[in-house]
Amino acid sequence: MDSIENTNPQRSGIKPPNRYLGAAIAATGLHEISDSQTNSRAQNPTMLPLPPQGVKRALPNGNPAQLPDPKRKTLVERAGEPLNNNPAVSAASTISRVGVPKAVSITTLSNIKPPNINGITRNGSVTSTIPRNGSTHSFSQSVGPGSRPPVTRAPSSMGFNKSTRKTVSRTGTSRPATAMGDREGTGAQTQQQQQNAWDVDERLHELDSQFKQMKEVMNVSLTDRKALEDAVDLAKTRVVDLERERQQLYEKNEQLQTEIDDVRRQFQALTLSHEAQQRNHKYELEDKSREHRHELEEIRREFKDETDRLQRTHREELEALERHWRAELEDERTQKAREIQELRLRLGTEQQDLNNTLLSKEREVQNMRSQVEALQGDLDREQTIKGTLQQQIVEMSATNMTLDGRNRALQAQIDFLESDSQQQSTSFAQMEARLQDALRAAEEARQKLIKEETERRVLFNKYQELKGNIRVMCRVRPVLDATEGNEAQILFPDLKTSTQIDVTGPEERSSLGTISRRVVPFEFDRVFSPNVHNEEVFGEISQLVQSALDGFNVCIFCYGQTGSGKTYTMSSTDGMIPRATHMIYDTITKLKEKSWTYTMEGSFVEVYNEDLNDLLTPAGEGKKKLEIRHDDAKKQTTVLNCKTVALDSADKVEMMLKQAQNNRSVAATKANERSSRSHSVFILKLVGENSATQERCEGTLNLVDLAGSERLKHSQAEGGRMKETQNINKSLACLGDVIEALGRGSAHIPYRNSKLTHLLQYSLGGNSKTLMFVMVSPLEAHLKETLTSLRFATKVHNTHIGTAKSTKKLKERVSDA
Ligand SMILES: Nc1ncnc2c1ncn2[C@@H]1O[C@H](COP(=O)(O)OP(=O)(O)OP(=O)(O)O)[C@@H](O)[C@H]1O
Repeated sequence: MDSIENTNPQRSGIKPPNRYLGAAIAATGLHEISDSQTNSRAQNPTMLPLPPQGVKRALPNGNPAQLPDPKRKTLVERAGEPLNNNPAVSAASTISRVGVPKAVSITTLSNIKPPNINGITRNGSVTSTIPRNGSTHSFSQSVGPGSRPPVTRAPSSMGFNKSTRKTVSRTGTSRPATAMGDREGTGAQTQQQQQNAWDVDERLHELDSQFKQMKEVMNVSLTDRKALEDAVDLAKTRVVDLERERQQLYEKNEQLQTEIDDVRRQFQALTLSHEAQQRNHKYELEDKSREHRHELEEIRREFKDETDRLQRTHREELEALERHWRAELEDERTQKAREIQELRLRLGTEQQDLNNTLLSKEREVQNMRSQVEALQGDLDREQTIKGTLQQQIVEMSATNMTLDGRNRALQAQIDFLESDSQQQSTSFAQMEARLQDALRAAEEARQKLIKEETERRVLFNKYQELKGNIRVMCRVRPVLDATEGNEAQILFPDLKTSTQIDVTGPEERSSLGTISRRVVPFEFDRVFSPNVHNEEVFGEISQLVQSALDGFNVCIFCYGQTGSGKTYTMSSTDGMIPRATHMIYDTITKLKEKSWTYTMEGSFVEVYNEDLNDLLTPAGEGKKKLEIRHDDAKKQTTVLNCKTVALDSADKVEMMLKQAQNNRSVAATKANERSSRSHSVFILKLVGENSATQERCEGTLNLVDLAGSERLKHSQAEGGRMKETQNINKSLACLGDVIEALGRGSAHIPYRNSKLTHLLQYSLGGNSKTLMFVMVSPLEAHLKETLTSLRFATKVHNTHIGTAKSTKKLKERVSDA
């Protein structure tokens, strides 16, 4: 045990045994193992070398040999226990102190349990490997192979016996110190010992058997020792393996450390080379920068020289040019001054001429005005006469009736008188004379009435002509509901005469960025605000219907964009067409009294895509192509193959309107779902004959509902719709051209440029009367179309056919947006 501690005290970590532990180990024979270990280490120095420095560092507490095995600790702890508590050690101690054991002592020893001897396992820990074999084994373990051989003990025993005997003989009371003796120590014991002392043979025999037992124990102990040695060898092998592994790990660690050092060295080398490269680059860059600076300086110098040179050249050129242009400018100024002088002179002369013309025109206007006033006076007079005559007619009619009554009475009297006397014959003759007078007076009155009617017609026509043969009226429809959109700003400033309309145009941005809206004023023969009903509108056109009855050709148009109210004005149940026919029926009935009988025929045609369609012939009835025929002598137009309906009752007109409405081409566009894409013309022919005067008159009333006048771009029409729109726009433009040509008094009127104007040839211009309704939508969204329509209507309004008409120039105002 000492040898283990001396060889490697650090590795064992076991405290040095006290003297009791040394004795105990000696008793168990472990010292021999220690010796053998020492020897084998001496023979094999690699067996348990001191750990290398690296490994030492890696292990806990810096002691690589420290074994944390709990069993090893147990051994150490047990080894450190005071031997007084350990029966085996105590026994061994007793033996070593006493020397030769006495028989009693051996017996006692055999009863003592051996200490728990631990072996060393493969992993280096110490474990108990010794099998126990009852108390005998305990004894052998306690004694161990290191104790003196039993052979030598026999004589000792014998000697002991002898000495015992001697002691007994000397003291008589003394005896060997045994446990049993210690326990009993009584007089009976002493007596028994004295008896045994005399029985030597038995005693010897007993000792012999004890010796044999001890020998057996020794043998068993030797076997155990062998097993222990094997275990130790195994442990040693394991330790060697472990040591080798540790060595390998250590070497690997060393190798890794070397590699790390190599990598570190390489890294340092790389860093150094990189720094060197950086330094080189820096120097190179500095060199290049210097070079560039030099080059830049040179270029700058060159550029400055070149700029100075160019500037000098340019300055010289500029001065030369300036001199040249100054000279030219001077020449031109002189020339222009001369021209201005000449122009001023010419302007003065022209102004003089114009002033003269203006004066003559003013004189003409003055004359015209006085003519108009004279005519107005005539008309007033005639109207008074007409009133008087009408009064007279009424009176005459009453007289007539009275005369009729009287006549009947006289006839009765005649009958009476004929049957009676001479007196009766006389009174009959008187009455006859009076009757003749009355009849003569009645005839005179009738003749006067007819004459008056003829005069009225002439005066009425004159009156119509004074109003103008082309009249333009404007009608603004109301907003139908809130969903239609914002209402435009439309004002009716002239409430007295209702002839003006002011439309606030869309927002306009000036070049300075200010936004403003222009108020555009228009003036027409009559302006109808949204709250005016069809009845009032008809009141204005009824005179034209009368003209048609009087034998004139009359044309009433409705012009305007889709949805502005054309159809509503013209063909709705209380529109112009039904009202006109009703008025005609009423008038015809009245005129019968004046010997006038009338026939009335109606037809309804449509101009669609420059084709003429009969609206009174249903689609399935094989329509024939319509042809326009003009009678230049009568100034009448006939449409061949067109159905004509004799209008002898008011119901027929309504039926006709319905039929025409169904046959009319109506298609949808994005501007209005129910948009009329064609012009419809209601033609009413009126032929009157006076049986009294044998007069005959033939007039035509054309009521035209034009197609929507909206621009092509706005209506967003496509394909077929686009063609329709183009044709509509073309025919409306032709209508404008015809009216303009009539206004100019042009020799050629382009009636034939469109189907519509061709059809209405005798109702436009000449002796005919034209009324155009320009229909206006009240919506802000339709403002542009509204302005376009009103401008077109203004052009028509400024056209004078037949009679002179004063025109006013209206000024536009600007209002803030
Ligand atoms: N003065 C009015 N009072 C009340 N409603 C009106 C008036 N004018 C037009 N309307 C209504 O406005 C709508 C459009 O009118 P209308 O169909 O007559 O327009 P339009 O110009 O003839 O259109 P299009 O010719 O394209 O068919 C209709 O519903 C009509 O009843």
